[in-house]
Amino acid sequence: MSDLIRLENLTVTYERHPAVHHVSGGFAPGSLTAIAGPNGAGKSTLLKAIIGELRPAEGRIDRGALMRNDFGYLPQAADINRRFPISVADTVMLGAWKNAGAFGHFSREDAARAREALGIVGLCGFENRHIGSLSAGQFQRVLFARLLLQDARVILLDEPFTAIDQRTTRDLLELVLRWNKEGRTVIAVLHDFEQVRAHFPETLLIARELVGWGRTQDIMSSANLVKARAMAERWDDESEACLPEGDEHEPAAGDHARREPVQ
Ligand SMILES: Nc1ncnc2c1ncn2[C@@H]1O[C@H](COP(=O)(O)OP(=O)(O)OP(=O)(O)O)[C@@H](O)[C@H]1O
Repeated sequence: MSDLIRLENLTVTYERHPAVHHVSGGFAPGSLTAIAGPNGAGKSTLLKAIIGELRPAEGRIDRGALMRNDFGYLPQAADINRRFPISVADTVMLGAWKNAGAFGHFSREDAARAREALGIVGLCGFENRHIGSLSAGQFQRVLFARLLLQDARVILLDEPFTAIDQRTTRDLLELVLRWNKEGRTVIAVLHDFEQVRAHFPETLLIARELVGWGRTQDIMSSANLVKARAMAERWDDESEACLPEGDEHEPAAGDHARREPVQ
């Protein structure tokens, strides 16, 4: 079966410094893949490139017929501003934005689906709470409810269980597995290797360059993990990407990686 998303010699840079370097491979339709690697290995950068938030400095990402609406993305908690004055219900409803009318109105069906999604993540009765008043675990449940409403074909999760208690992790992991059983393609950045080995059939192990990508039992070997750590220790943060001639990007002041929207 051909890949749903293909990375071809993908390099993503921040001001010419490569965070992801020469990565090639593919995500099969309906696959469940963990992205693992040391801190600073380029895992979040890779997800941002896949959803089109960052543009490749070299190589390409082939998303086939997938459109921006087909991707559901949960950023790292640290990237989300919870001081924005918005209720739990409205946050979940944002998952249905593609159904909203011209003036941003949502249908009754979407409102009902939002309530149902909050029930599924165990947050009935939280509709009117301000998101800033929630615990980290409760807020993560809200974001999962939003993903439920979004009903995306491809779901990208960046450290979805970091700083979350065991019970919440178990509940949300069940949802992830359910999404995959429904045929969705799920890609999750994870730091818990036990969890990766227990639940994720495929792993992409990265240390800016690819260490391995394939069946978890093959990729998460001690030899590969040692190799990833050694590659991380050898990093020179000042080294520049080896971009082909004429393809170099002169960043404007304040510009980090190149950004582009997916179609
Ligand atoms: N906006 C940015 N501007 C400049 N450099 C950045 C930016 N975001 C990330 N980087 C750098 O790119 C490299 C990869 O970062 P990234 O966040 O993708 O790693 P990660 O594997 O997700 O790390 P972690 O496990 O610590 O979350 C790091 O050296 C990081 O400092």
